Amino acid sequence: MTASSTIPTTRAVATAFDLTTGLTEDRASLKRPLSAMAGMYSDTAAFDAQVARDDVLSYEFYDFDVPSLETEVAYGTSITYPGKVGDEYFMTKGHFHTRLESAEIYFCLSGQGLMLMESPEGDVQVEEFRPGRSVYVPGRYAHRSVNTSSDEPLITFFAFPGDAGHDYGTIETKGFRKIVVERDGAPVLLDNPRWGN
Ligand SMILES: O=P(O)(O)OC[C@H]1O[C@H](O)[C@H](O)[C@@H](O)[C@@H]1O
Ligand SMILES: [Fe+2]
Repeated sequence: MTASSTIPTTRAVATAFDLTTGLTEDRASLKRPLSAMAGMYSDTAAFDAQVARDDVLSYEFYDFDVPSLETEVAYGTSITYPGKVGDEYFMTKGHFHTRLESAEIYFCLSGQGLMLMESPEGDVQVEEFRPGRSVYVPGRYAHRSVNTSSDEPLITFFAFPGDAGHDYGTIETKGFRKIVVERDGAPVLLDNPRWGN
């Protein structure tokens, strides 16, 4: 996703975005329909049925400038829509950074949800997203945003080192160790029954 270049960005960049929706008309977003999440949700039958019925937009995000040098800062907004596959809330794919040690900062603009994080050694950390709350994702932790609201999109602003890169491979093959599902109207964290498979 990040364009690689050895030429630093030398011009100032400004992007106006809506503080509630995270949307901007200045750029095009990258869109992830539910079908782009094949293999990510634990209830595969519910996933297949839902994609066949209506392949809704599950999340989208903007990279406001895509710098790619270690001295630069990549940033943008991310919009995860409300919804569930079976009992499991809509979420982003999630990734490690290619340069594993790279950290990332998120700031929740609206909605509610969780940031699910795990290290390669299996340490799991979870932080709550609510408006006005920032979440620091430490280096070495894979991270996934989960929208736990029944009706509101989860909107975050994020920033990370320009050369961090996105490594999806591990998550695509093994998944996260935990899943976030609804039980009696509230989110709970469960062991992912399909982890590692
Ligand atoms: O890359 P995904 O796991 O699909 O998540 C989508 C996007 O979400 C976040 O906002 C990150 O900061 C972006 O770098 C990321 O690409
Ligand atoms: Fe990231």
